[in-house]
Amino acid sequence: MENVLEVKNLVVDIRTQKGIIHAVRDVSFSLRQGETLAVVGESGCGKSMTMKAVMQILPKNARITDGQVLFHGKDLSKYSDRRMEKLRGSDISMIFQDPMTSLNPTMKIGKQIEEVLKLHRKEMTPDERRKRVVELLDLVGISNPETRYGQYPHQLSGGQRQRVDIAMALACDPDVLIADEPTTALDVTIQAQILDLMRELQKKVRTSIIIITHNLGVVANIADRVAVMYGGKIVETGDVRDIFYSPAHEYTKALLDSIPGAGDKERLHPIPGTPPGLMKPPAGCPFAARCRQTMEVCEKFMPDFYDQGTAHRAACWMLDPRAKEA
Ligand SMILES: Nc1ncnc2c1ncn2[C@@H]1O[C@H](COP(=O)(O)OP(=O)(O)OP(=O)(O)O)[C@@H](O)[C@H]1O
Repeated sequence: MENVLEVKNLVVDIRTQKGIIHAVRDVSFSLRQGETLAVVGESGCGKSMTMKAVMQILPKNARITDGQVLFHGKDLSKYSDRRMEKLRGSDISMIFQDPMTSLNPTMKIGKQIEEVLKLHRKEMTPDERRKRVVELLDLVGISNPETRYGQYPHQLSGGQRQRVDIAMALACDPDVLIADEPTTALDVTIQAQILDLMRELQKKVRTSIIIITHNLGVVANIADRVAVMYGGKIVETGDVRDIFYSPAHEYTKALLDSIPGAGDKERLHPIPGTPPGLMKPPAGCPFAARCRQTMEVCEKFMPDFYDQGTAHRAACWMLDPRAKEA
């Protein structure tokens, strides 16, 4: 299957007054046509920075210092700002954590979605645009789309605003939709509804989806593949079943243990400690300081990836055949 997006050895550094934060450290992954990839990991492990680098919307003090972001084989880091502007919102769209910040409170929601079409689909007539907006509102499960078209964001509930945000992102039928924690600002019932919606959309549109979340639990029913990130690195990737039924990295195992209702249902096992600071990231495995199985080598050297199956690999010294002999 064709790779729509391929990120190769991506490195992103952030300059701050105190020093350089190594937010993304040699990250590689690919996204195939029509699949949903979940990027999972605790707060501060580099998920958002990776996606902002893909979209070329890094903050001013951050930059890609190495690696490539290939979209249909073309390196986006070489694109001019203008070319990127054309691509964003049209070929690659992103949904942000809080729809209240991405929607304009002074503009009717229908008009806001039309703006995206005006910008990227210049050939459309006003009538066609209006028709498309009503269609999109309907697609994302907004009832009475004709009426909703003329309403302002504050007249909608949080869940409906999130749906409008998704409609806006899908307006131009993008090849890739990146959803950065689409659920955090919402209550649990709405979270479930939005994830259901994403799942339905998967069937209706041919868009490939990347979901970024700190909650491994929410991706079980929606992701095809999972990339687990920790300390600015991807530490394990695999099909969703591999990750849930035969996790290989100790961090993935710890994340699974911390999901409410998983395994030993009576007790939650939060991961003790906190992720490493990325100003001076550890030389070895970033999880070594919190790992239940740490060996001396873990703290000194970063392990390579060990294949666990066809598309399942993890970077953990425990997987080295020599570890079993010790
Ligand atoms: N604008 C910024 N200036 C300086 N440092 C930043 C900035 N944004 C993020 N960072 C730092 O970069 C690192 C990676 O952050 P990033 O937001 O990518 O993590 P994340 O995994 O997406 O976390 P979250 O789930 O909280 O968004 C963190 O150490 C964070 O503190």
